Amino acid sequence: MSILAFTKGHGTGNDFVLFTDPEGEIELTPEQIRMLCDRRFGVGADGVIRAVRSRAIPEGAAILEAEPEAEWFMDYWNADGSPSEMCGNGIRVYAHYLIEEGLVAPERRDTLPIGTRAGVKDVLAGASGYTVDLGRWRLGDDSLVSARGLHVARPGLGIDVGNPHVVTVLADDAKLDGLDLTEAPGLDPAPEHGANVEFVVPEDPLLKDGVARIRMRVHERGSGETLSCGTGAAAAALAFRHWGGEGMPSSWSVEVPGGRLGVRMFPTEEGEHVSLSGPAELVYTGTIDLP
Ligand SMILES: N[C@@H](CCC[C@H](N)C(=O)O)C(=O)O
Repeated sequence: MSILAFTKGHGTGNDFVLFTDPEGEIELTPEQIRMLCDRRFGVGADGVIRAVRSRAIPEGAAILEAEPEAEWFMDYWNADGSPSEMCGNGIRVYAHYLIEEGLVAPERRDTLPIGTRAGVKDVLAGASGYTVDLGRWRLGDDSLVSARGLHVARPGLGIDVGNPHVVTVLADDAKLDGLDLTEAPGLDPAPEHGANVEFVVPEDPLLKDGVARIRMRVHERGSGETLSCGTGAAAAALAFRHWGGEGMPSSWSVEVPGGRLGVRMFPTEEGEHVSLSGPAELVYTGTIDLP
């Protein structure tokens, strides 16, 4: 048995167990991650985030060559013990954690570069939360999506924002609320590395004050249905804009069961980027015996 000191945090109800391991000495096993995330036998969370210095692990050291300022790496694990490339809610909570724990120099606190398996992401602290530049996005592989509560399989658009998503649009709120996501949606063909699956409907009216508004539910790869998924919200807004074509705005507001997230698309020299804004909360600290 060893004792792990942790902090519990969340972003719009997408919750995480965070712990600090600056020199990369604590390698949790998938069983230990599953136990930590278990809502009955452990702490309970959608994922685990290890705060580790980039130089202390090979995946982090590799990104330092190009981006030496990314001192900290977000080592993200889903509740089932599988790693993920990125987590949009998690990275805001992680930035907040690094700042609150005094792990970043004051001059870095406004724009904090964080290493992830999907590259370095800049997180900006704001008055009402954090904004992360998710970087470039791309269309991924499409699949037919089936789920309990859907009578026929629906076309899903593949979107990659560092991690893989398949987004499908439903007719109305009743269809969205009627879904049973306790079982993973079916994807045909199944993406090689799996995917997070988002179901979206437009709000009425779609456009308000120049912002397009949609509602979303998500089944996350490796975690099941969650109250929110940040990268999923970005993928959902990108998919809706793709379907809407000309005239769609670049500012989006995505309502998820755990709250509301902002998404913005903006041009850069290397191509279009997408950013995600929302709250980050640290709820409590504790210790737990790890088997
Ligand atoms: N909840 C996250 C995404 C977490 C990773 C995802 N389950 C995956 O496997 O890609 C978010 O807020 O983006």
